[in-house]
Amino acid sequence: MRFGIVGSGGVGGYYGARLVRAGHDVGFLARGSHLRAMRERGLTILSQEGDFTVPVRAEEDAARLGPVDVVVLAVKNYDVASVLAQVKTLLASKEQPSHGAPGTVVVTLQNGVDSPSEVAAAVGEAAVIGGTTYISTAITEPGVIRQAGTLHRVVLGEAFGDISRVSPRVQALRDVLAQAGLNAEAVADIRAPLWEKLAFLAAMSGFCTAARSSIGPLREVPFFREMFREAAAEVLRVAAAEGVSTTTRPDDVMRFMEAMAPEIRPSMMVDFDAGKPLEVEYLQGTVARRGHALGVPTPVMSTLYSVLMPHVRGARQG
Ligand SMILES: NC(=O)C1=CN([C@@H]2O[C@H](COP(=O)(O)OP(=O)(O)OC[C@H]3O[C@@H](n4cnc5c(N)ncnc54)[C@H](OP(=O)(O)O)[C@@H]3O)[C@@H](O)[C@H]2O)C=CC1
Ligand SMILES: CC(C)(CO)C(=O)C(=O)O
Repeated sequence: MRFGIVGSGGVGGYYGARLVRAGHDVGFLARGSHLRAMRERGLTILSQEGDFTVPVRAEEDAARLGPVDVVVLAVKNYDVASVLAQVKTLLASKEQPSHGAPGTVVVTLQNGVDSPSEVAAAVGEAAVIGGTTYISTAITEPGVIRQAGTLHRVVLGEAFGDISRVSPRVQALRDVLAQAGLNAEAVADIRAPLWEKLAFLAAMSGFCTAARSSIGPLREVPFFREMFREAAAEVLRVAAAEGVSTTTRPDDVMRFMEAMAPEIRPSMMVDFDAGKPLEVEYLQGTVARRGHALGVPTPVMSTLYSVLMPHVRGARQG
């Protein structure tokens, strides 16, 4: 299968490198010093599960990557709009699918719940598969991505059309990822997994970034656990008010957080420490704004939102 990775950072670089290692044809869209390093030295993954380097085909212009079967969209939420023209270029290289039929698809891997709709508005609903991933990865130097811990998990599902059953194209993609050694799951409807991830991540990234702490020291604080549980419950209540029926409960989110390696820092905190813009609007902001609009109180999430907002543009932009 031919993959085009749009955004070759922590998430896109890690999964793209794993697919290269499994023998797939993968083209990477990248830029700057990371692009140069990838071209000169390949892409290196540092992981407790084993370090490896793969030679890669990396470009700054999508026109040089296609045609592809699957576009993996792995830029930050705030960069999605600016790469849509590149995504369209990749899609234009093949005939467009109808729902459930094979063809070039775009898999969105952004945190938050709105990326599938944002992408669909530009390329059409039929081309979009929604996804979410649990992993902790970051670029540590150009051409090098480090994974913290060993967790990786990808959940894929339709975001539009028939969401009553797992579609054949989602199942096929899951199978390809699984054959490549990746932990991948196929679901009928991606909306619940997106909100369930948000319940965990909006709380985790909000508290860790606000406290400037990885999860280990924070969860030693008894009152933190109570606040974390309530933050997750707020998100799940907003999801319910939106009509999305989740099966995860606040206690499940708590258990997942408790099981994380203590050194894990959410990607928002990695960005904060690097002085980069933060995805606050897409995580805590989504919950606070939608809760407000739907009459669902979100005091914990709204507090985190307001505390983080002064840093949303990152240190580089003041
Ligand atoms: N990292 C993690 O552990 C996890 C992240 N996520 C989610 O995945 C998404 C991606 O995050 P992550 O991988 O951490 O992000 P990164 O910042 O590590 O990677 C994104 C990459 O895309 C590049 N990029 C952006 N715009 C362009 C462009 N126009 N042309 C070429 N390259 C471009 C960036 O380059 P540049 O640096 O120059 O801007 C960067 O290298 C986010 O929504 C995040 O919340 C989900 C689960 C875990
Ligand atoms: C918390 C973590 C690392 C877990 O998957 C994550 O998803 C993120 O920071 O974006």
